[in-house]
Amino acid sequence: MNVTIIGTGYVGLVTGACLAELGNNVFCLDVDQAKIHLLNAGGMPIHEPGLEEIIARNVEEGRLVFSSDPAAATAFADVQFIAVGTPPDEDGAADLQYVLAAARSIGRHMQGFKAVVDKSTVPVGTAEKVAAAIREELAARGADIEFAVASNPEFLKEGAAVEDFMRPDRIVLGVDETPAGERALALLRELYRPFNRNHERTRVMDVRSAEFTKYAANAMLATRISFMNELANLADRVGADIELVRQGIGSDPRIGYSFLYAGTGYGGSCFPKDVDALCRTASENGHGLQILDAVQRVNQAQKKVLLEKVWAQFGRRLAGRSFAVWGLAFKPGTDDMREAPSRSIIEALLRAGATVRAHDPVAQEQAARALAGDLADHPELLRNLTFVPKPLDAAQGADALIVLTEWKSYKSPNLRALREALRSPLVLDGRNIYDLHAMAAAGLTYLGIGRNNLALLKEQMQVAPITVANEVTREEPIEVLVELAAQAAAETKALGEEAS
Ligand SMILES: NC(=O)c1ccc[n+]([C@@H]2O[C@H](COP(=O)([O-])OP(=O)(O)OC[C@H]3O[C@@H](n4cnc5c(N)ncnc54)[C@H](O)[C@@H]3O)[C@@H](O)[C@H]2O)c1
Ligand SMILES: O=c1ccn([C@@H]2O[C@H](COP(=O)(O)OP(=O)(O)O[C@H]3O[C@H](CO)[C@@H](O)[C@H](O)[C@H]3O)[C@@H](O)[C@H]2O)c(=O)[nH]1
Repeated sequence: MNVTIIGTGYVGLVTGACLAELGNNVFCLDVDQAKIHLLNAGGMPIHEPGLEEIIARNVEEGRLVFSSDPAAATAFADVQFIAVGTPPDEDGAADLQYVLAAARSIGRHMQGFKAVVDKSTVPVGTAEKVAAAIREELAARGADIEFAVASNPEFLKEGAAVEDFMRPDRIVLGVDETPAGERALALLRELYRPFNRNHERTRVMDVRSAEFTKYAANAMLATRISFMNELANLADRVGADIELVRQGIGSDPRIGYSFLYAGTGYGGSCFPKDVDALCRTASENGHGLQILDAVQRVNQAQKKVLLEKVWAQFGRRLAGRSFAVWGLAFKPGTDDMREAPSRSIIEALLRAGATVRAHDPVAQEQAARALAGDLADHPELLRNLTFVPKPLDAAQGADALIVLTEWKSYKSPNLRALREALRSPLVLDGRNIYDLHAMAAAGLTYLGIGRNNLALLKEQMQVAPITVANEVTREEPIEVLVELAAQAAAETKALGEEAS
């Protein structure tokens, strides 16, 4: 089957590559010509395990093409997926400008029937706006061509995107009960047939319910995380370990183990914006969602919990202090820095006068760019930020190690070497990946999130006095920082670090 994907980002590229892998001919369109050139030159715009191989194979076999020609994209297939971004606008609602631009482009170029499929995460009622935009374009050129707008929200997780796409729990299809809707449904059923061989995974429903389902799923998962984060903060105060509590409740099949990890708050390109957008839809409809308002407030506050632990040890003025950061991406398996907790934490440390040495197996270059943007008002602070090729390099002489992404390669460090590298034996773990006893045995003071740390916080931790003036490491402009981050990332890759 021929398929067009409009938007070749995290979702569009994975969708296109995986549909090609299943034997379809796929045309991936993007307005970002640099991205299209990179893909056509065999490069990868994102880090996603397994994706590069699938793309290379399917490009080689002629089933997958990348282009920025909208007319060719429209002509290529009856099924047109829209997978462009829906970032938050100024007041938190989903910004539909890219979705509607894609719709207009289809309307301008279509010559025959099209099944237009919204894969982007869009608020309830968007399919009607997409249809109106297409109708307007058709009317402008006096054309009367049949089309349907369907909803097929995507549930993949970054870092596991290929696996999630290839082995979905469910495929939600929202279609109208009209002849055009039925025609679109038949095409989508055909396209997704390979996923239903073992059992039927498709859930067919009306368009509005399908659009709503996507937000409901993300809101439920975000709620579990905020719930656990709030309990973790209480656990810190009452002397319980949230990790044991998580296991204790997760074993109840009605609760389950997934998405119960306390941490530095949920980040990434989806949960923060989607929960916000759903709250916005709710208030626009006069039905504010009290639970989700609280979920958002808890998440905002959670971003500060690790910093509060830093302040408890060192005070708020951090000039002369140096911190090691392990993990920059918002989660393992990706180089995505959108809403990554590392950004606000590193920014706060730098603004307080500290020096930061950071490591990430894949996201250093993206982190350098993101932080350069976050600190655009004080670019001189970036001189106190360095990226290093090995995790232990970051810890050398640091007052504390702060762990922000649970990459596998951080899970079993040489604790003796870590203890020797650090100036003060303090590990602040925003991901709760270490064993309390092993850390204590190694002589490390270990503060996690909700890990029975009250006693430790009360104990007088031996923080080394400030002996050196704050070291300004470089004078170079931002481009050089990004370049240095890229070099460090290349060295990291050359070291063969596990990046999944
Ligand atoms: N990232 C995820 O894990 C994920 C998972 C499920 C759903 N979603 C949803 O999928 C959508 C896309 O997310 P993403 O993370 O892939 O975004 P992204 O920013 O990575 O990619 C979007 C791409 O669309 C391109 N684009 C914008 N306007 C265009 C146009 N008119 N024509 C062609 N291309 C255009 C951009 O240049 C960009 O390459 C969003 O609605 C998001 O909420 C994302
Ligand atoms: O127990 C947990 C699980 C996750 N997180 C955090 O939650 C955020 C999101 O993580 P995850 O859901 O794994 O990654 P995403 O790639 O953002 O995927 C979510 O958002 C996508 C976009 O809508 C959906 O398609 C996916 O189903 C949904 O899981 C990250 O900051 C995680 O660190 C926690 O703090 N605790």
